[in-house]
Amino acid sequence: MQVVFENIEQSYGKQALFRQLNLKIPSGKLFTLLGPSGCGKTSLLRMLAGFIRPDSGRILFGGVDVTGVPVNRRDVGMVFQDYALFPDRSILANVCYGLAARNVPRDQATQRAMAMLKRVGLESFADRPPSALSGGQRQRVAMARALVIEPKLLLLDEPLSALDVKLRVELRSMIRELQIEAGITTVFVTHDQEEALAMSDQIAVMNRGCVVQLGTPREVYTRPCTSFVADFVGSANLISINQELPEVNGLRRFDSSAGVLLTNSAVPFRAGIKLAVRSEEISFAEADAPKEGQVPGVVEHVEFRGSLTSYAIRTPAGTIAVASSGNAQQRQRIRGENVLLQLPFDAHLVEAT
Ligand SMILES: Nc1ncnc2c1ncn2[C@@H]1O[C@H](COP(=O)(O)OP(=O)(O)OP(=O)(O)O)[C@@H](O)[C@H]1O
Repeated sequence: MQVVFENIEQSYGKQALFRQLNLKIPSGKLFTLLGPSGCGKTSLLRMLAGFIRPDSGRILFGGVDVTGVPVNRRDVGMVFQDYALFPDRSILANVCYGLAARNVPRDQATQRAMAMLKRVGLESFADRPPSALSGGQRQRVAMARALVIEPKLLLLDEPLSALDVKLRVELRSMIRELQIEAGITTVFVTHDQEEALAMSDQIAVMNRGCVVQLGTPREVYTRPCTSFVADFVGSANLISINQELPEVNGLRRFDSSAGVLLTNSAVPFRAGIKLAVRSEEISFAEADAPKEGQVPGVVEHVEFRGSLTSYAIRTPAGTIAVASSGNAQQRQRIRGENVLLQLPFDAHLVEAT
């Protein structure tokens, strides 16, 4: 079922949050609203659930206007950060709850709930109260409870935020598998870019009530349209550019405080534009003097992180982060060492925001 936000306007007091917001969420996909705290992602999710009615505009589910339809008649499954399970009911009763509310006969409800608990690996926990389960297990129950009613739309509000890193990675793949199996249109809210990249079919990157970029995880990561997106999704290095210089050998050349930078990006030059360079795309060059496209610097900080080593390099263009793979050929640089950074030729030019 396709979901549409049409000309949404919403203010809190005198503060306008959404102005003419339009957004289409494709049927059967996992669609992520990604952005910093306060950008409006939870407000959009709550509008889909029916907890908030926009000041104006419409919300369409499969072409049908549901703007005025109350929560309990929207056919939406929800999973929250804090699990929101009934503490005084068993796991089975928690999962059966939505089915009972829809007047599904008790036997059938129990059967469906048990099948769902089995799917999330918790059938042997059916009689326990939520307090006897770990955080990760409770969130599995919350997923089972949301999906058992076979909703038309699944809403996930930062469902992994309360869990530790290892569990988050485990649960996010389970959530994604369940979503694909059910083929259910899903809207996922997160401020965690890694989670968004790992799980989504499409990402809407939001800032201050606006969708600033819409695309697949790969598009948003490799072709960010603004410096905000480049920095928020994957924290790119943003290097200021002074002016464009004549092209050489098909590569565009730009003057910067770190010397001449090269790129094949097609984005037109404008005042304030920046070169967005991912830390993992920068390598160390072995040369005495910088050539065009290389930036000299001094190693300020080194962190060994197992699969990669991350460096902070002080350069005339500010501090540049470099992530070097743990590959044995790569010599580890040391604090205080003079280095030469080789920037990639396909670094992207982004609008300043
Ligand atoms: N009921 C409310 N009354 C007044 N202001 C509100 C209300 N709900 C949200 N806001 C404001 O609207 C803005 C967007 O809030 P929202 O919760 O949608 O953002 P968010 O991106 O989900 O942030 P977070 O991740 O912190 O929840 C914030 O500035 C918030 O303070």
